[in-house]
Amino acid sequence: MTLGQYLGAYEMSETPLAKAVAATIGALADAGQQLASLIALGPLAGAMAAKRHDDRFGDSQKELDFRAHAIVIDHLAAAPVALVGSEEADEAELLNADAPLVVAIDPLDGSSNIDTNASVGTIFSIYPAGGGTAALLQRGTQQLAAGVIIYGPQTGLMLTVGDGTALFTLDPRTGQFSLTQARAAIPPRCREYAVNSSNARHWDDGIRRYVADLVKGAEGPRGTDFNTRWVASMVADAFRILVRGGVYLYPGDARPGYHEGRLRLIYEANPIAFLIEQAGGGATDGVRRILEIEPTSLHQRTPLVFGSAEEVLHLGHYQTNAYAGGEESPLFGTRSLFRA
Ligand SMILES: O=P(O)(O)OC[C@H]1O[C@](O)(COP(=O)(O)O)[C@@H](O)[C@@H]1O
Ligand SMILES: [Mg+2]
Ligand SMILES: [Mg+2]
Repeated sequence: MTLGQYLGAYEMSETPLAKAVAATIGALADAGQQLASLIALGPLAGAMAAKRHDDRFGDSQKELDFRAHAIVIDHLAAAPVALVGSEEADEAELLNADAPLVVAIDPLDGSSNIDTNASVGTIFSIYPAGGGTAALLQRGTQQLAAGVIIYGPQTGLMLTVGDGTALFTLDPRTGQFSLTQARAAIPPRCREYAVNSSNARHWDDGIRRYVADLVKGAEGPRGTDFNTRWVASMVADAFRILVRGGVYLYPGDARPGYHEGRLRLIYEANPIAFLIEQAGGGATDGVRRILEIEPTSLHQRTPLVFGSAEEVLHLGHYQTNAYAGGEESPLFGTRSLFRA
């Protein structure tokens, strides 16, 4: 089944807004195809990893970030989209004022990997329009659809319209995204975790104890060995977790600017959380369900934990109940106690 056929079936069974959602997903898939071709050229396309400037958060914008933003905006301008909130623009951009939808987007996630030939991706989220730019500050539970287009050995699309998470693969022979897994199902338990351990000295006590117990493996309180898998590209870690389970965490830490972690609530955490929940997994900030967090600004950050449902819950116990592998530790148990 092609993406077009899948969206056709969705349109017929859903609300009037579904037609607009389907058209917008189609436009994003077209943008993704164009980006996939550009990324596949690698250095032949020029210096895509070249730094354009440092943004307001100290992250640098690469040439490919800039090109990716331009490509998605071009495609969304021809879709029923009123506003776009992008990682690559300080303010929301107005496209078609009376259109029924708004889109939040990270045009290119994992841009530190551009010149290493590792996977990167486009993360998007679609909401109903209304109330001007406030429409971009709806809770994640209000998402109509969310997806990630991943540019790796294969170009893939992880998509949810609120009825499971489907995986598509771009067939370069036909130029079509084809359905390759109708319903991703994340196993509730796992033995793989993804975290940037070089930040361990900056973590709060709950995260430190949680990861320490994973590392103790079969000899520790978990009684089993865990493996680390960290691509440093959330879209690639998310794809792996959708396919075979695992847990990803980017917690808040004590570095300046990282108290709420690195990832952005509106165009990174919410769409990932929707995709993961629709595949049976969990997504929290360590304590709260991501999809229920009330957004306050377009670029706000949030700590993010997602993946196998039982593992995400288990981590939460270290944050809230002072769980320390069976030992109670009231002093270190309260997440807020050790967060700035
Ligand atoms: O380099 P760090 O701090 O470990 O961050 C890696 C994480 O940051 C991200 O690259 C997101 O940041 P960008 O949107 O700037 O690429 C994630 O994809 C990845 O998991
Ligand atoms: Mg990103
Ligand atoms: Mg980005």
